Amino acid sequence: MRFLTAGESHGPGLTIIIEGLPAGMPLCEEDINRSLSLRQKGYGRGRRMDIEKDRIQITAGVRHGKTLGSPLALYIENKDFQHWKQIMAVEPLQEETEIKRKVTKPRPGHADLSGGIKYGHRDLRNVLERSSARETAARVAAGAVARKLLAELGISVGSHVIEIGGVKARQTDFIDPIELDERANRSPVRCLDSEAEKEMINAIDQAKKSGDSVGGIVEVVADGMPPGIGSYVHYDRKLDAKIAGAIVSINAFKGVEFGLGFEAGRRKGSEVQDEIFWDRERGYYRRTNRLGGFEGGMTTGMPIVVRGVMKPIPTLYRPLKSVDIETKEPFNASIERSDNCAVPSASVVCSHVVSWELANALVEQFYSDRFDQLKEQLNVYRKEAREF
Ligand SMILES: Cc1cc2nc3c(=O)[nH]c(=O)nc-3n(C[C@H](O)[C@H](O)[C@H](O)COP(=O)(O)O)c2cc1C
Ligand SMILES: C=C(O[C@@H]1CC(C(=O)O)=C[C@@H](OP(=O)(O)O)[C@H]1O)C(=O)O
Repeated sequence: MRFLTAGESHGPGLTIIIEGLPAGMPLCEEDINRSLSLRQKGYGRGRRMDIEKDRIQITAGVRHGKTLGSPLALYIENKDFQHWKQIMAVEPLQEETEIKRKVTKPRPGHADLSGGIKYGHRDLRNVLERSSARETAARVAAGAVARKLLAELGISVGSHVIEIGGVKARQTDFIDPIELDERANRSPVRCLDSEAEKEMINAIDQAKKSGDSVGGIVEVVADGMPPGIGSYVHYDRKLDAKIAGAIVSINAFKGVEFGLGFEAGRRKGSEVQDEIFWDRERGYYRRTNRLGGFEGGMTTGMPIVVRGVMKPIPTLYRPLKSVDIETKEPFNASIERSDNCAVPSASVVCSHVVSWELANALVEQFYSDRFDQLKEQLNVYRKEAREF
């Protein structure tokens, strides 16, 4: 499968086209809308989220609640476009209006300066409109479709926030990803530890008060993937690598770890590998999951545990130094509105990009023109893996 997204942050809307979905998979707009609305929530979001009410329109690829096997086309309207119609107009503007509205002050931590240099945009709005994390709404829509496919195959994916602004949540023992997600959804910061939740909220408030921002760490957990999904034979077919790439492709994400992650580098080998056991009921299994569900670029059949780190939001009320690209004069970059912390929201994005990679790996590995046949093959494969 593959998907493309298009759309500027303050343009009319976001378009998503997904190709390669099996035919006959149940899908309706509500399956996607729930994910879209979860992504908009979270303590620390700015005023833009009061304007947007993300809803999906499926405009192709589904009929009577089932996928057709044809490309799936999705659309999300940007409500804020109403306020940007002239600035975002497709038709040329009068020259004097154009000059007045040019963005020439690159914001540190954004794509503004490098993107301007790359494409030759002297008006940096041409960069920031597309580099905005508004695009993550489109990625969540594609991920929600993947999540539906996984759910139909008995695979669940959930996420929660484990750190914000240096405040760490107490470690939770493994719980079912659906329950994990439900519990996270009840918290304003998507954190399962109620003590840490209060401190995280406080950290966000304190940062906001001083014109600053905070980042954090999110964890995604997936359960139900059979072993041997992905590949060890080519670097670009390794599923853990694809997941790592998907997480770092989310705006402001700077690192990824699986299982023990960076801690593995501090331990002895015997304290890192997951020993192999077998019994008649379960087949092969592990008593530990330090490697987070991956060996050799393939799933082990254990839950997948992946964490991503998000840097603090770069646009600050406390101005940062930058240089105007027209005058070359220094200035202090200041703002009108911004999120102050988007870690809870980004945890929803993370679970959806991981869902996409898992679903894609299954669709690539098994015959997948027809959803009923994909399901059947997976059941046969699961049985074979148990009896191997
Ligand atoms: C859900 C989400 C919301 C975000 N909101 C903002 C925001 O309001 N203001 C801002 O400056 N950056 C925001 N960011 C981060 C920027 O989009 C990101 O830092 C920027 O595009 C540069 O990309 P990079 O940090 O990956 O290098 C957000 C990121 C995510 C995932
Ligand atoms: C629109 C979304 O996030 C936006 C991401 C973003 C950025 O610079 O990345 C900046 C803000 O947009 P604006 O400049 O319009 O206030 C966020 O609101 C969204 O998540 O849907």
